[in-house]
Amino acid sequence: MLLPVTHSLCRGVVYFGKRVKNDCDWWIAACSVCQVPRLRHVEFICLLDCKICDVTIAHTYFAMTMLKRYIRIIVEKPGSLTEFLGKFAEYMHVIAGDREAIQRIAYEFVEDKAKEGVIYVEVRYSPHFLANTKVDPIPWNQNEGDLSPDEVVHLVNMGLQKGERAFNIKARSILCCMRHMPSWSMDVVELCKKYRHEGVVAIDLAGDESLNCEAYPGHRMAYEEAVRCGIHRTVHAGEVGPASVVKEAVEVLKAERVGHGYRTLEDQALYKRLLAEKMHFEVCPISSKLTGACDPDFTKHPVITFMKDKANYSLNTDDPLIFNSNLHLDYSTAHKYMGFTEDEFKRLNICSAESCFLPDNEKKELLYRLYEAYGMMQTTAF
Ligand SMILES: O=c1[nH]cnc2c1ncn2[C@@H]1O[C@H](CO)[C@@H](O)[C@H]1O
Repeated sequence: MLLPVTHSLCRGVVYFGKRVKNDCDWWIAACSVCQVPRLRHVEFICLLDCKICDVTIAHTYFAMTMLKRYIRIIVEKPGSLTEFLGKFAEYMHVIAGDREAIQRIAYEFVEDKAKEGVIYVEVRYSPHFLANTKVDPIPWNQNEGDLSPDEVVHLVNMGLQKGERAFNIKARSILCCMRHMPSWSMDVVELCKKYRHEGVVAIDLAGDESLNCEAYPGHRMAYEEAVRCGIHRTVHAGEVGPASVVKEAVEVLKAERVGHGYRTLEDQALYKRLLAEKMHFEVCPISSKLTGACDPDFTKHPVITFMKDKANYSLNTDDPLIFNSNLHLDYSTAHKYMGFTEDEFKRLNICSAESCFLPDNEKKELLYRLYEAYGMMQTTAF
């Protein structure tokens, strides 16, 4: 059977079950109900409904399996942050610039979180990395198109909102500046301002700390503007970079939360100060092993110190697609190798809710739901 493809990214045609043209990773899936083969770039297998029988033919997990088998983007052994970040180039070129894909991924993200039992989530991404116009340079070797970072944010917001309605959980987003692209940062903060009423709650600074750990003036100006406009702030710091990056994040960029933050422990004075200030650390156990940020022996993980010190931190997945992970894996790892108890899971979830970027009334409501679920209506003090 010959199925011609009209998608703009197509550089070939495919016979059933067989890749025929050079550098293009086309694959075929059949609708599980009507068995009609659907042809999509592998990353899109999860993205479309079967138009004939109106059934969603596949799901993110299926797409992940396909990706694992055919593209090998999954990181399975500890490597370096630089190596890990390189994996994005394997698939971002397919999603970037595609309106339908971007909105659908945001929607399915909410579905995945609901299935993991999450009731509130803040998801982060770089709008520039998904655009193909009004971004310099245009990422992932794309040709110029007509999707701007501004429209990307709107599309993600629409996908998240649709997901919230379908799966009855709350989803907000954080927009990332990239360490190596200070020229994008003012744009990012402007997008945070423009779309705060559509669910954007904060600004972040992500990227490779091992190559670029100084916050350039572009980042600093963006964070100053965020402070001025009441946009919440988090910064990836002390993941692989030294404690001084954490110090800069809180002192110069006025971060309210620290992404990862493991190496804060190397500066005990700073750590003690941040403990006293109840600074929130966004800890990602599986990620920290696979990016080489922490010792692969989980029994030596810095979050054990955070736990013992009753620090303010949360457990997060970071990049579940590339790590082939989910939140359950992070929690079960903490339980199995780090001595986490159910009480500690409750405590850290309450810390997460207290440090979330929702407005006060919504935060109170979220905390109330947790206290109720944990049977803690009387004893709310930690
Ligand atoms: O753990 C991390 N540390 C630093 N940068 C990261 C990490 N995970 C993802 N990104 C970077 O942030 C962008 C938006 O999510 C991703 O595209 C990736 O480049």
